[in-house]
Amino acid sequence: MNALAATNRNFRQAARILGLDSKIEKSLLIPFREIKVECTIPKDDGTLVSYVGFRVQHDNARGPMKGGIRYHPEVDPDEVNALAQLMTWKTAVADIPYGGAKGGIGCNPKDLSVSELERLTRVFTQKIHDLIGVNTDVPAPDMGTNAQTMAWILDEYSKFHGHSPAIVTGKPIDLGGSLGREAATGCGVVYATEALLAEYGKHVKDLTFAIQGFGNVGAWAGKLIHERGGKVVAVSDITGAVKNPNGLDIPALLSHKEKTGKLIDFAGADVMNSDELLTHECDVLIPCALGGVLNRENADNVKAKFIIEAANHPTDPDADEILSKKGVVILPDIYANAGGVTVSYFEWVQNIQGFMWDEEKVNRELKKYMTRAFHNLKGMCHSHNCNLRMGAFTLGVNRVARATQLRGWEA
Ligand SMILES: NC(=O)C1=CN([C@@H]2O[C@H](COP(=O)(O)OP(=O)(O)OC[C@H]3O[C@@H](n4cnc5c(N)ncnc54)[C@H](OP(=O)(O)O)[C@@H]3O)[C@@H](O)[C@H]2O)C=CC1
Ligand SMILES: O=C(O)CCC(=O)C(=O)O
Repeated sequence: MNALAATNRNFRQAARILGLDSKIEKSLLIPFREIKVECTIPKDDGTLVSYVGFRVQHDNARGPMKGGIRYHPEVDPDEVNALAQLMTWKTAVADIPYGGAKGGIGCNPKDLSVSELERLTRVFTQKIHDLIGVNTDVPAPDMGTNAQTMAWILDEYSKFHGHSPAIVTGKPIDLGGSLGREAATGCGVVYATEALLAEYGKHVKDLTFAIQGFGNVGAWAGKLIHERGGKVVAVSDITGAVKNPNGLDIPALLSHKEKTGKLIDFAGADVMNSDELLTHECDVLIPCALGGVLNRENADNVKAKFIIEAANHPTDPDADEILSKKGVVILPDIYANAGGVTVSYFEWVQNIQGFMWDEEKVNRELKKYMTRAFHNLKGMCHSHNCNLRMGAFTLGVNRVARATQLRGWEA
């Protein structure tokens, strides 16, 4: 089942649980606007190359649409649609005043030089600048993009609209980025994990963890788990996977990855097959890379007792069913990885106020938002006698439906 079909299925189930009016259900499913643009750039050798860029703006009932921009070869319209819809429910679960959007370009950023990436980002921004805005749609980083990408978008957008730091979040601190945003998604993942484990009388320091993906989210989650005494026993990236049953030395692994660009060849670990990462022996599995990685092919072999969805839609509906029958507890993406967009909201607020928060305040507020959202989500699970995924979906969908109804439809 593709990402959009899976996301729509979860939404419909939540709508049924809530007893949502069928007309509102239909209106919430249809995206506000779908943008598809051609982006042609000269490569460094002078030859031309064309890419397709997308921005899907899903819903704006609760505020400006918000979501990352992904550079990845597998970016396609259905996936961007699904990710945009997930952002709508995620911002509502986090209770921040935003709607949902997502964008992407179907390219492999590793095949492009820095100047080619800059040209591509600027062309994409030229094509969509009239359709985004500080109060309409605010992009941020996602897979394959980073603070530098946001700086190029800010610069290109500002040529048309005047200096606009709040047009993107996740930008460099020197351009108005927020302290704590780079770590925020991984940090939020750890706060979310602690909140869940506390329900079971468990602590990070007593448990073993396997992490798929060692980019922004995976590396920060791994570092913070290690600092809290948790044992990270396996980690993977696109080049391979490494394991150590006694726990990997994460700071040393981070500097090895920074130096070599790879995890493999790390002295303090054994190499393992990447496919085995998801079924590796551990207490807690944290997917931090692509969607759909847990599916009917591997779900039955998962050994973890807890799955924390740091990636977006890592678990397809077949796997959801198999894992829940096995008693595996899954903390859903639209809550577990909401720390990134929550600190993006703090960044946007700081830009609008023209005032900078210190990092301690950012992290304190992030913990407050993540903890409150967890209790709200659990409240929905109790009221509707449902699992954590449906607790999160009913929480998010109900808030968006209420905002939609309050705004009304009068033309
Ligand atoms: N950045 C953010 O603020 C947020 C991100 N997310 C989600 O988290 C996930 C990761 O995003 P982010 O960390 O930003 O992305 P990055 O591009 O920074 O990192 C992605 C990581 O995944 C690895 N990877 C890619 N393909 C595979 C594969 N097939 N097997 C194993 N590892 C793989 C990459 O390997 P390599 O290092 O070798 O390239 C890299 O380590 C995505 O699903 C994203 O949507 C969710 C909320 C916010
Ligand atoms: O920080 C943001 O605005 C969005 C982050 C994002 O793309 C996500 O949560 O999936």
